[in-house]
Amino acid sequence: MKGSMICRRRGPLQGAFEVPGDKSVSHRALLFSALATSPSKVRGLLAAEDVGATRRAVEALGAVVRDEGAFVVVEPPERLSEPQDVVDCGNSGTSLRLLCGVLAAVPGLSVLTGDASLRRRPVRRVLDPLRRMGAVLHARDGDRLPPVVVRGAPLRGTRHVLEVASAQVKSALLLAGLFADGPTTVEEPHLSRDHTERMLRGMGVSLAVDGLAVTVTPGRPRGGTVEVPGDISSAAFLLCAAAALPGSRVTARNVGLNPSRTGLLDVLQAMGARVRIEPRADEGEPRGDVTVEAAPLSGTVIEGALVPRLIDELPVVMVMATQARGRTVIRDARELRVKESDRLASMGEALAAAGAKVELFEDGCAIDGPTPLGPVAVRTRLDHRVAMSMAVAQLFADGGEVHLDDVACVATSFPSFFDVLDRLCGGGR
Ligand SMILES: O=C(O)C1=C[C@@H](OP(=O)(O)O)[C@@H](O)[C@H](O)C1
Ligand SMILES: C=C(OP(=O)(O)O)C(=O)O
Repeated sequence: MKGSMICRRRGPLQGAFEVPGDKSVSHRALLFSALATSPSKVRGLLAAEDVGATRRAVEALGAVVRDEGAFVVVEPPERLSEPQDVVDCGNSGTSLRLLCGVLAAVPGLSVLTGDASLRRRPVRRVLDPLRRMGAVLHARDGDRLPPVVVRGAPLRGTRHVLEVASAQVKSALLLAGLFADGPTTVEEPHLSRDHTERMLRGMGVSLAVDGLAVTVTPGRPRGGTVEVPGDISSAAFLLCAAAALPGSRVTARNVGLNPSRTGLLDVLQAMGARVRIEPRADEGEPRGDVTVEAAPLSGTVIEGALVPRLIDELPVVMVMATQARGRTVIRDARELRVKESDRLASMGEALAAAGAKVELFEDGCAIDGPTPLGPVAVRTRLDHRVAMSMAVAQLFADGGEVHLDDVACVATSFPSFFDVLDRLCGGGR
């Protein structure tokens, strides 16, 4: 999957599908296993570029990672060691930020970098609180941007109050807390995804949750088996397409249903889509099957505590909103501006060029619909979610084509996306 693509599919979408493993859970499974006192087995690990970056990073720190049938086995080293070379996190913000927390405690010098997109994404949000724990880190452009240089140092247990709900920052600090001299607490303004808390606890770490505050006691996790559910953020493209394309009905099987990630299901219901959720027995993370059937949609308001629960789904929600009657308003989503691209700008520009009625705010947007979309040429800007969202937008272009200038980025999180979409569209392009 390289270079440009002309999309000319037709709906409706019909059928059942599985999506690859959850990206957030996959990163954590590799990284936490690398810190553990005994080997771990991971089933359902996402095979995509972002997780590949975390895999190479933990190998550079001394872990051995092997594919063994349906499992990926991680053998942790006695102690993590100074990487011999610069650690390239590619396009992955999660890899870079979580690694800052771990490397802060690894003796020696580490350098973290990434692709052109990642090198434009802010890191001060992890540097400043880690420094309060005694960590020694530096970054480019006045400590704002990667590459990041880290020199391992003794860390102090510290209480942090975050201004932004960010699971990456929370996780980086909790990981640093595992190596500190006393408990570390992280309090956030709204709950961000809590995979770190659940997995560390499952691996025997002493961790207490009190409302929006999480406290970790220093110590090493023990290895175990991690079951990775399908990624609801990947399923979102197909669920949103099905909700808005008349005659569609799709089922996403075995997707993660962690409540800190299911904001999209609330929004689909609020907009009028028919949604059926069938939970399966939990294996670490909650999971189940989700069926979405098209229905006339109406606009909704997305703000406050809901936003972190669907932050990565907002680009495709913007597409869906163009097909809903009335106004959809997204607020409190300034974070979209510092993802793989400025997603408010990328999506606002692409949808407006396709004929949508979009008004952008500093922290969100308003979209009035329904509007038929027209053909458009899209710059995907190294942003997988922009590429996949605009491939969905093409389904509403009434036979018109959407030109994506670069779809290689889809391999970041969902390499089989176009195959799954083709199949649900009846194989028709
Ligand atoms: O912790 C994680 O796995 C992630 C947290 C979110 O980022 P922030 O922590 O910056 O909100 C999300 O957008 C990203 O895709 C994955
Ligand atoms: C923001 C994302 O990931 P990351 O921050 O890990 O690059 C994403 O996958 O949408």
